[in-house]
Formats: sequence, C-alpha cells, structure tokens
Amino acid sequence: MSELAGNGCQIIVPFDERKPLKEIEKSILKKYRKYTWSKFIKAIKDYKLVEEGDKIAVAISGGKDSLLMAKMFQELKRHGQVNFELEFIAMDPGYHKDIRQLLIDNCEYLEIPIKLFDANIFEVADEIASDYPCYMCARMRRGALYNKAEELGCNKLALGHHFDDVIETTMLNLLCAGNFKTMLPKLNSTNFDGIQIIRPLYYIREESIIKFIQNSGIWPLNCACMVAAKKTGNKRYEIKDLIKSLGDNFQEVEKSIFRSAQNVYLDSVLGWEQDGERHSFLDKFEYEE
Ligand SMILES: Nc1ncnc2c1ncn2[C@@H]1O[C@H](COP(=O)(O)OP(=O)(O)OP(=O)(O)O)[C@@H](O)[C@H]1O
Repeated sequence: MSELAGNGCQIIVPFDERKPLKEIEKSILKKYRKYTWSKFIKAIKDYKLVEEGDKIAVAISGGKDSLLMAKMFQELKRHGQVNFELEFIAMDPGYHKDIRQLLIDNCEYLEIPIKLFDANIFEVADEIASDYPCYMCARMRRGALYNKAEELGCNKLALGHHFDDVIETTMLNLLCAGNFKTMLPKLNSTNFDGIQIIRPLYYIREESIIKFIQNSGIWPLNCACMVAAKKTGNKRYEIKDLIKSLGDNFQEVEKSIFRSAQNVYLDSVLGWEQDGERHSFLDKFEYEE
C-alpha cells in the first residue's frame, strides 16, 4: 500500500466496560432519546424513509454511525407500526484481519445479524488512484453495497451519514468545488433501478452518536482504512475544523449551513442544473423578450 499517512481520524474510547445489550438498547430509547431516537424518527417521518412493504439493506461498516443506525432500525421494527423487512450488510473492503474480527465481535454482541461479504476495494483503489484513493474507494464501495442490496431483493439501502456529514458536504462543495450541493436524505439510484438510498441519521449530531457509543462501552471501528489512513489531502477533516472554529463567532452556524439547503431562492441565483440540464437566470429575460 502507498505511504499516505495522515491525521484526523478520531479514536473513540469508551467511558467504561461494555454494557449489557439490554442496557445499550434501553439507552437509545431513554437516556439518548432526545438526541438520537427522536431525530431518527423525525427524519423517517419528514422524508418518508421507511414505508409499508420496504425491504431495507442497512449498510454496516462497523463504525459508530452504522452500529447505532442498526440498533435503531431494530427498535423501529420492534416498536413501530409500519411493516418492513431488514437485512444488515457489511462489506469487507480488505480490512486487516483484527479489524474484521472486531466488526464480527461487535455485531455478534449487539445481535446485529450481518451478512458479511468481501470486495477487493482497498487494493484496487490504491492501485488505480494512489494519490487520491478516497474518491475512488467511496464510489466502488457504494457500487458493492448496491449490488448486495439488489441481490438480496432490497428496495432501499440505508447509509449512516449524519447531520455533520451533511453540512460538511455542503461546505466542501461550496469552498472546494464552487458549487452548491448538499447530501440528500433520500435519492434514487441512477445505476440500480428500483433502489433508493436513505439516510435516517440525517438530523443526528455526530457528538450525540459519540456519546452514545462511549456510554455503551463498545469499541467501534475507527481507522479501518488501509490505504490513506484518514488521510493527507482529505479536505473533509479541514472543513470539520473550520465549521467548529466558525462556531466561535457565528451563533448556531451548523444549523444555518444545514438550513441554507432548505432555503435556496432560485430567483436569486445565477445558474443551476436540473436533470442534467444547465439553466441561467438570463433564460428568463430571453424568454420574456
Ligand atoms: N464496508 C462497509 N460495509 C457496509 N457499509 C458501509 C461500509 N463502508 C461504509 N458503509 C456505509 O456508508 C456509510 C458512510 O460511510 P463512511 O465511511 O463515510 O462512514 P463513517 O462516517 O465513518 O460512518 P460509520 O461510523 O458508520 O463507519 C456508513 O455509515 C455505512 O452505512
């Protein structure tokens, strides 16, 4: 593997011993209800993420986000009124064997019945895109997850992106790519007919997930990447720090960034793209003349 060392990966250390499973499950509905469960339910309702008859592939990387997502889906099935099915899919992109074992142990302990499958992603990303493997890796990873979801007859693929991922993406696009584009809570796949991506942690703050996982005593997968080891040139970490520092001078800056994607005034933008077609504010003048 190439030598792309870097920092930025946050190691999450549990507060204490691993709690009994029943206690962990209860903490989602009680102690962390306001900041995790309620927000999960709100996103599901607001964006109609779970519907009658759905078969949902819940993608489990073994990190903190997807572990919490899996437990919340199980709770929803237990307590909710909607009829739906769940599959838990975990892809091994070429983890170190100890990391793979940690993923298996955690899922066994948490009673998340994962279907673990192999994909040679780290090696290929390192080989064909050794300078910037992250983009390639993310694309291939998504493809492998879609494939598995389709093979299992699922119509939805749930990913563990949370509120902070959403605003970081918005800022990343604005500051680095010069466009305004956020991460959506639900979207249709362009390549896999009939499969939707859903992001039920859309409203949940990362700090709440960290608190929950630390309290549970679980060691989640942290730096499982074998290629770029979270990563030189990964602007996402710089954006994360930037948003944090903006918070010193701008009140509730995170909420403002989030809300900006809910309040785009199309009458006040120069250009936009829709369904692959470019539009300009000038079109309107030409049309009127
Ligand atoms: N190897 C994998 N197997 C299954 N699902 C995955 C895998 N890698 C990523 N995912 C899915 O994609 C989501 C986003 O991936 P990303 O690597 O950005 O995760 P993350 O922010 O570190 O979250 P997590 O804490 O769940 O790992 C994950 O939450 C998970 O749902």
